[in-house]
Amino acid sequence: MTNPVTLDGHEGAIGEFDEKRAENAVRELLIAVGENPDREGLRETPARVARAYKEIFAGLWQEPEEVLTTTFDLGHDEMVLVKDIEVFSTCEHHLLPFVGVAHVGYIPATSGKITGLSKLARLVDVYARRPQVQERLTTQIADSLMTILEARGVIVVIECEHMCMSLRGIRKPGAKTTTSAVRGQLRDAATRAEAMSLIMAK
Ligand SMILES: Nc1nc2c(ncn2[C@@H]2O[C@H](COP(=O)(O)OP(=O)(O)OP(=O)(O)O)[C@@H](O)[C@H]2O)c(=O)[nH]1
Ligand SMILES: [Zn+2]
Repeated sequence: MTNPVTLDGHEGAIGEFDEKRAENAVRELLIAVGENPDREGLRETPARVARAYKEIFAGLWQEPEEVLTTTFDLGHDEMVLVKDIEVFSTCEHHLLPFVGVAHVGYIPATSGKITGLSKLARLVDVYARRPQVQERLTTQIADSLMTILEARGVIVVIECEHMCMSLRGIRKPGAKTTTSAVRGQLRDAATRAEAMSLIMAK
């Protein structure tokens, strides 16, 4: 996999994931914080962390088109909404997790082209598994549904807690950030209100 990602303002992948380099960097980090990377418990840690980073940033090597492949022409032209899709992403400022849920809704193209429901969750993962900010994650999901599915409207609402705000710095555990992106026909006040009431309903 060597396709660099260059989507909307994202720096993208600039090379293959270099496991050895990541491992060396983690070893250096352990030394920098005053640890001994050669002690029993830490000996395998750099390699483990490198593998973990490869996984949490796997989205850098995926394109949204790869996951929105399964489409059906059902002639369905009403809104489709998937709620409470688990989000696990990494804030690009501190490389700490932000976690929460995404709600993704769209009004299919006039052709009735829809995608598999699980593909919406896969799409969230493609963009979440990159160094991110929540706002960009939200707009990237919305924009790719508009362009790839040719949706007539899209709404994406994401609610997350940022570990960089909980564990360090301001230390406010429990604070939730909500971001939304609304496109096309979902900008219409009545349609948007209907979508929001479905999203807010427990
Ligand atoms: N808008 C936005 N900000 C984020 C996101 N994730 C983290 N941040 C913020 O990024 C900012 C980085 O601020 P800096 O002043 O450069 O870094 P810092 O000194 O570590 O900031 P503090 O977190 O306030 O201690 C912080 O305010 C974070 O809360 C995100 O997804 N979206
Ligand atoms: Zn952060």
